[in-house]
Amino acid sequence: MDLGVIAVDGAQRHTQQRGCEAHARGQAARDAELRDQQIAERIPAGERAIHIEQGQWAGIGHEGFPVNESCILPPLGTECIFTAADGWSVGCGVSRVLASDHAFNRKGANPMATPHISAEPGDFADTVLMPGDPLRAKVIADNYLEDVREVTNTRNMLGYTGRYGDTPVSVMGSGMGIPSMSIYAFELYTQYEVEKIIRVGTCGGISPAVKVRDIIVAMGASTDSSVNRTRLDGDDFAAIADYGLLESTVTAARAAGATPRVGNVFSSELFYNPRANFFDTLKAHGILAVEMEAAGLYGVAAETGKRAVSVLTVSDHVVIGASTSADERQNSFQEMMQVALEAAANAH
Ligand SMILES: O=P(O)(O)O[C@H]1O[C@H](CO)[C@@H](O)[C@H]1O
Ligand SMILES: O=c1cc[nH]c(=O)[nH]1
Repeated sequence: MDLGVIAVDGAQRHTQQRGCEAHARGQAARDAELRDQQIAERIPAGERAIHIEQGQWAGIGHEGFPVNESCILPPLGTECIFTAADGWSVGCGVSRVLASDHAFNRKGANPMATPHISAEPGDFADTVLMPGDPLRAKVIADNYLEDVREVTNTRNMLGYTGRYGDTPVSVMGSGMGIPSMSIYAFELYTQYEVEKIIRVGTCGGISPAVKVRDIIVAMGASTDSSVNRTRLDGDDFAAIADYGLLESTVTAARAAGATPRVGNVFSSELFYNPRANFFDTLKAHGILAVEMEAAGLYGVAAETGKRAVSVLTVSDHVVIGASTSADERQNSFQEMMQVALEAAANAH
């Protein structure tokens, strides 16, 4: 679609807010002036940039409009070039983001989408809960969130955004294993301004102190995967949870009457691991449980400067051989979800 450009001076910059409030003074104003200058240099003649603060509506020709099919709310700090909107709603036409040169054109292809996520900018909340199974993501969205909408479905890796109480929360499947989790976590952190990921998964108990249905909070995650060594040029990397998220999760679990086990898990590359004495070795090193994603998630969080924690329910005990019934799995899953959502709402 050919979008005609509204001709305005490229050196002009407007701070737009509902009701058009004045711009901040002092240092903030000087910073803004400098940024204006830098932006102005990048704006083609005849176009205009508008700085949009978080929570503001963007619009042209009228004061503001709600997010709908043909317009979007760009994320915090986005610098946009507004263009006339041939065939769009009156006054609506966010077409380009200077900061990243991504397009914001809902009517055409979505150039902001990543290879694996088809969501628009701003579609994900600050916090994303990630179960391995995308259908579990749908169950969580349907049962625990309000005002839910699907935001991505590429490869059927479903993602949703809604509200838990007053807190915007997203939920999206990670797939199984570190490679899959790493792709989605990286794209969420780097392309969708996601700050916190809470993995909500199942694990197999290893430690004798762990029972089926227990909640485990993975303070650290050992692994046989090479991804974190790759990041550190061959050196060992202690894959750890974000402390604030860990604390919020443990607090939420205790408030729910659970006794969370906090410690080291093992993120295995192989679900069917042929190594002799594999589980015994893990047990001898105090590993609480085995799963397949946490070490990858923590590595991506470290690499991107973001935050992550993994909260897991013990679906079976691989050493003792105990397993849960479908009902028990359902109950412990519900308890874990409550814990993860409360942690998302109260994270500091
Ligand atoms: O229940 P989820 O989150 O998928 O987690 C566990 O279950 C899968 C294996 O069955 C792996 O992804 C493992 O980490
Ligand atoms: O035994 C188990 C159970 C859940 N997830 C795993 O990776 N292993």
